[in-house]
Amino acid sequence: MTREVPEQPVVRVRGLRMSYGAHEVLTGVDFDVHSGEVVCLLGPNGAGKTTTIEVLEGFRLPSAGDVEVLGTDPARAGDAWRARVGVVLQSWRDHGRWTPRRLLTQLGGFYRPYSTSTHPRPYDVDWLLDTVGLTDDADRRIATLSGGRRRRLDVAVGIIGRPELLFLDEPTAGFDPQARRDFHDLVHRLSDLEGTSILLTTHDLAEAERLADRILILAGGRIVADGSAEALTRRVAGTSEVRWRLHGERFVHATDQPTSFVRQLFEQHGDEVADLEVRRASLEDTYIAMVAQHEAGVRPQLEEVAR
Ligand SMILES: Nc1ncnc2c1ncn2[C@@H]1O[C@H](COP(=O)(O)OP(=O)(O)OP(=O)(O)O)[C@@H](O)[C@H]1O
Repeated sequence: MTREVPEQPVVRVRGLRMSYGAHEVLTGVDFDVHSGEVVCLLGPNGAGKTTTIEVLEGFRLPSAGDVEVLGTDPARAGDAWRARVGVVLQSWRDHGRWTPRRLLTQLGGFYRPYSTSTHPRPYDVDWLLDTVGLTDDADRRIATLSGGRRRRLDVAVGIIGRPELLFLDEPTAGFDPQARRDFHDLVHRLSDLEGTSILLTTHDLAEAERLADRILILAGGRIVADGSAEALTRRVAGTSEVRWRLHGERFVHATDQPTSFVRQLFEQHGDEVADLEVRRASLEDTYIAMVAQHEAGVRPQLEEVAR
C-alpha cells in the first residue's frame, strides 16, 4: 500500500511575532494554507491582519518567527518568486492617464519571462478585462473610473500574472452588491478552475462564509480559531434552533441534533407539523462569541475547533 505524502503547504507560518515599537501586534501566529485552498483571515480592527499579509508578501520584516511562502522566505525572495504570487493592494492610484488595457498589457510583460509550458503567463488581457467586468471601460482613462470599477482593476492587476497564490486585503470594500457577487464568482473560478490558492481578509462574514474553505480568526495577536465555517459554528455556538407550529401554537427548541429532533417531531405528529424552520448559528454569531471569549480572557482550545 502506498502512503500519501502530505503536500507542502503553500503558506507556512510558525511563531510569527510583530511589534511596532513597544506595541506588540502579533504575539505568536501559527497557520498553514494548503494548495488550492481559499482561506479567510478575520479579526477585529487593528488585530494585525494587514500586518500578517504584508509579512507574507515580503513587504514587511517580522520581529520573529518562521514564514515560508511557496517554499521560500518572502523576505529573501526574488523576482521569480514574486511572479508566482499575486497581491491586491488597497487601491491602484498611479497611472491615472493610462487605460486599464494599457496598464494590464504593460504589467503582463513583467510576467512573460516566467511563463512555462505547464503554467503560461500572463493571462490574456481581453480575457481578464472580461472576467473582471471591465471590457466596457478597457480604453477609458483610469482616473475617470468609479471607485468600484477601480477596485475591479486592482483585482485584475493582482492576477494578471496568473498567480499560484493570491493575497487579497479587503478586496470587496466599496463594491456594490453586483460587483461583490461578480467578485465571488471570480474567486470560485480562480480556485476551482485555475487551482489558485487564496488568502483574503474581510470584515464581511457572509462573504467569508461564502468563499472560505477555512477560516482563521486573529485576535489578541494569535490565531484563536482555525476551521471551516461549519466546524467553527458547530463548536462555538453549539446548538441549532428548531421552530414549528402545531395546531396553531408556535414552538421553539434548541438542540445539538436538529436532524434527529426533526425526525422525532414528524414521527410523533406527521403532517400536522407546520412552518418548520431550522436555524443554525451563523458565522457572525460564532465570530462575535469567539472574539468576546478572547476579550474575556478565555482561550478556546484550537484543536477542538479544527476541521
Ligand atoms: N507602520 C506602522 N507603524 C506603527 N503601527 C502600525 C503600523 N502599521 C500598523 N500598525 C498598528 O498595528 C496594529 C495592526 O494593524 P493592521 O493594519 O495590521 O490591523 P488590521 O487587522 O489589518 O486592521 P483593520 O481591520 O482595521 O484593517 C494597529 O494597531 C495599527 O495601528
